[in-house]
Amino acid sequence: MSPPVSKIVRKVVENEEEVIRELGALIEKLSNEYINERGRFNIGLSGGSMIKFVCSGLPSIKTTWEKWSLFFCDERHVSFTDDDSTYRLYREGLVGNTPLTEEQFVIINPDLDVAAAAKDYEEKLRGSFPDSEWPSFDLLLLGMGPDGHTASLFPGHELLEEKSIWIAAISDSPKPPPCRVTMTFPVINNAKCCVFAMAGQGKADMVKRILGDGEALPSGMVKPVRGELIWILDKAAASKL
Ligand SMILES: O=C(O)[C@H](O)[C@@H](O)[C@H](O)[C@H](O)COP(=O)(O)O
Repeated sequence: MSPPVSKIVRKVVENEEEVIRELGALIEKLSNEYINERGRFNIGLSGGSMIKFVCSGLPSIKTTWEKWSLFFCDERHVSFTDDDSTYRLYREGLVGNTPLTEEQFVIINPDLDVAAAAKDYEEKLRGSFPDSEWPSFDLLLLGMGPDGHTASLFPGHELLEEKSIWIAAISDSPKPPPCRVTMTFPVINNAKCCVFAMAGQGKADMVKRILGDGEALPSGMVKPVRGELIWILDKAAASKL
């Protein structure tokens, strides 16, 4: 029997502030569930506006912070002093504003070339998920780009078909910067919970295409095989559904 198709939960809230609150509440709930169950919480972070959502919402949640490990669904292949570094922005937003420490982030090695950095990051993940054919993150936080991409998986890109590695390198990202490392779909779809969070009218057309029309753009290919899929949208982003 094929694995159950994940149910898509849509949470439409009033505005961006409510998206932040809803996302924070979900992260708090899941972190406490998994920490109680297994003593650990493994979360994957995305860049873009997700950074603001997470850094605004996390400081007020109640969790056992020292049990967290924070990974990256994708990361730009730039130095950690670069304005484009997703890790840098999360570090600045969370270390100091929450009890999280830099050591709890599992980060890329930007000093390697992008192909080697992807391999190195995969090895780091294998160290965190030993004896696993595929890692199963407790929660992956995903954004959706204007072209329907998610993580650094872009429409029409060959990486959409990548089925054998956990972390891939891309050097022709249509969204700058061009070089990144990214989780592949087998990893994303092996998560216990995938959450998209977005706000604003600028997302409405693509939301309609993916959630309304079922277009198989990358964000629409996120279908956790055994996990939950949640879309948190404000009314503007959901306005064309
Ligand atoms: O680092 C990145 O660029 C991302 O991980 C990327 O996938 C992002 O999540 C989307 O582009 C949505 O970005 P916005 O939410 O800012 O539109």
